[in-house]
Amino acid sequence: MTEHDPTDPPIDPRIPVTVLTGFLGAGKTTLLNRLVTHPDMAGTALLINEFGAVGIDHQLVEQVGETMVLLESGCVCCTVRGDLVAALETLHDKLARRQIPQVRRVVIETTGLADPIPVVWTLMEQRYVAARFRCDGVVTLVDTGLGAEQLDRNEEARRQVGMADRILLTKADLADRSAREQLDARLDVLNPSAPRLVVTHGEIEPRRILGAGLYAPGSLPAEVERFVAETEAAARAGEAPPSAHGAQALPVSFTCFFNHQVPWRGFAVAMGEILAKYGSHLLRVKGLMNVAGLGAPVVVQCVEQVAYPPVRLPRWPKEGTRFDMRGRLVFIVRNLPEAAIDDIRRRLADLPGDAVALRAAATAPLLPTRCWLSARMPVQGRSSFETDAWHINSVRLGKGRPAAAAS
Ligand SMILES: Nc1nc2c(ncn2[C@@H]2O[C@H](COP(=O)(O)OP(=O)(O)OP(=O)(O)O)[C@@H](O)[C@H]2O)c(=O)[nH]1
Repeated sequence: MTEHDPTDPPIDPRIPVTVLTGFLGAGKTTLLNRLVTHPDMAGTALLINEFGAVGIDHQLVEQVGETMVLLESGCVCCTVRGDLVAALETLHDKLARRQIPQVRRVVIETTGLADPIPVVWTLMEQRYVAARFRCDGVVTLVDTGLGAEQLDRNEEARRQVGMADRILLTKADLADRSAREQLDARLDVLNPSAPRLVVTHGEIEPRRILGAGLYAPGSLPAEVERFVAETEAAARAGEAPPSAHGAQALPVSFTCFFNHQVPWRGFAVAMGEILAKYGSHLLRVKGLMNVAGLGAPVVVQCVEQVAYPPVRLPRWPKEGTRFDMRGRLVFIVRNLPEAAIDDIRRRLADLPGDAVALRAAATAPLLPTRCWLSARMPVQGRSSFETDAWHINSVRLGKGRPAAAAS
């Protein structure tokens, strides 16, 4: 053990907070799922925030610890001064009362549409929070293949990149070299100084992104400096911080419920047609489906026109005291006319049977959901289920799990 030198600066007793951000579907939940199994994550509290009336993300993050505190909220950047502060107050209160074991670090996963500036501002300037927590870094995930276009089209994505201390380039396995070059050209302008790390399927050592004491105000790109100044001015005037959502059409979220089991191939083909027709307006689609012939739910995920391989959960999540086995699909869309939303609802309410669907698929070789039709649906780990938007999930407080569990 090294001796503490009395001339060293005093050790900061505040709990470090890492803000994990990235545009819709960039891979934040995937990364968190990998991180929480790592021994270095012991004593980390997770705050998860979702966009949309029906939360899905927190069902996909493995609940590894015993303690979970639920806090109501909407989108983090729009309600930040209320709910984020309340979330951190609750966490601190529970720690002070010893209702939960010691927390060494907090990780906040923002929604894919969150503007991180008000989040960082709250951590640094809100009196209660700043006295107990300190911002330890902003880690921004960017989809290597879709990133360049997302940055061109979405102010939220640009702010997320502009605030980053580390940029994690995800899904490099799906992107070609020209996509990476186009993305690098955008990142060179938006945030040339943040190191870029390639991460595939969330695989990265926690020490490369957490606890690094990264956050360095003053070194922000000029455009971001302006956003920060606006946020400060609004906060001083007692107004809600101006978020990136003000700069362009607000994304809209709607949910389709399925009261009965769905035929998988019929559903896959209908979704493929929806993605092909409306993909450029579909920022994100994700949900749980009750598929005919399966006793467990299937997680489906799409980002724009890309449909990811479906994943089978081992069992239905609990809602309150009962199991709600209704399928549900959350759409987050931008600039999609009402008529198109009606069309999507209609197609999903009237799914073709499997035989009809397979015939349709045979004449549509470019269907984005082709991978769904031949999916083996691997089983994912355990999941948790709650309906509120905010979660504090204390990860593996106490003893660490053996490293082998991470693989
Ligand atoms: N091929 C590939 N797929 C990935 C990778 N990382 C994530 N994915 C998939 O991308 C999809 C979206 O990933 P998520 O982790 O849910 O993304 P997110 O950022 O949490 O999404 P939102 O919460 O909607 O913002 C999922 O189907 C993941 O399995 C990767 O490195 N390679």
